Amino acid sequence: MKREWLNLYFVMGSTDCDGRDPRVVLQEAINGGVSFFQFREKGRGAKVGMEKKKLARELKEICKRHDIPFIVNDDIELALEVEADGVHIGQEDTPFSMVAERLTPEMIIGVSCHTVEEAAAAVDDGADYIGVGPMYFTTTKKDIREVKGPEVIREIRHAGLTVPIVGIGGIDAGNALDVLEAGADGVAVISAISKAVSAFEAAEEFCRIHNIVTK
Ligand SMILES: Cc1ncc(COP(=O)(O)OP(=O)(O)O)c(N)n1
Ligand SMILES: Cc1ncsc1CCOP(=O)(O)O
Ligand SMILES: [Mg+2]
Repeated sequence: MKREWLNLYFVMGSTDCDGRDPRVVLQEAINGGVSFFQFREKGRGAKVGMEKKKLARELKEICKRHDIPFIVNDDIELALEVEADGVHIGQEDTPFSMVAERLTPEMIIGVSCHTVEEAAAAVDDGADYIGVGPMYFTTTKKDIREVKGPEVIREIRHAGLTVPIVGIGGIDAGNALDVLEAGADGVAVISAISKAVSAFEAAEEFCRIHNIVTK
């Protein structure tokens, strides 16, 4: 996978959009510069079954029109059915080896990590990228682990791991630079884009911040 795909990773499902149409929110966010997308349909009121599949297909179509990889959170069967570009799994989800067995070799597998040990194990397994967090406190995910801040990304880099990394959890325009300066390739964001007055402007602002570290 291309490391720069992780520059601005938008993670979202219908319950994250404050009642707005997730297709419109995604389109606006892509117009603002999102480079990678994860469909994470979770929480109270989340769509299931055919409705979930329909939304997945619609969001995937939007991503495809803009050459943005479409990743499915947790749901391996859905990823296969809608021909997603990959899946994202956490430490409590289906084990990496089982996921890899089900997917085609070109599909991307991202893994959530909270420590250097988990990051090293994910690299050994063959993860294409890792999501490290929660960087900061967030109310978006209820079952979060301990908040460790960007320091854990610095530790993962100091351990010599060059795997593509995104920081996730409570990231906004005010703290994204700290995450990038700790060694992340990009930031993964839900509410700071999905609940923004303008998803377009929010995404643009994250891109401006990313440009500070790459220039
Ligand atoms: C990019 C990215 N990083 C971490 C996560 C969290 O995954 P997980 O721990 O499995 O929690 P859920 O998102 O499934 O609730 C993620 N989704 N994306
Ligand atoms: C999915 C996930 N994994 C760790 S924190 C988190 C939620 C991120 O949401 P937000 O960007 O709104 O804090
Ligand atoms: Mg998960």
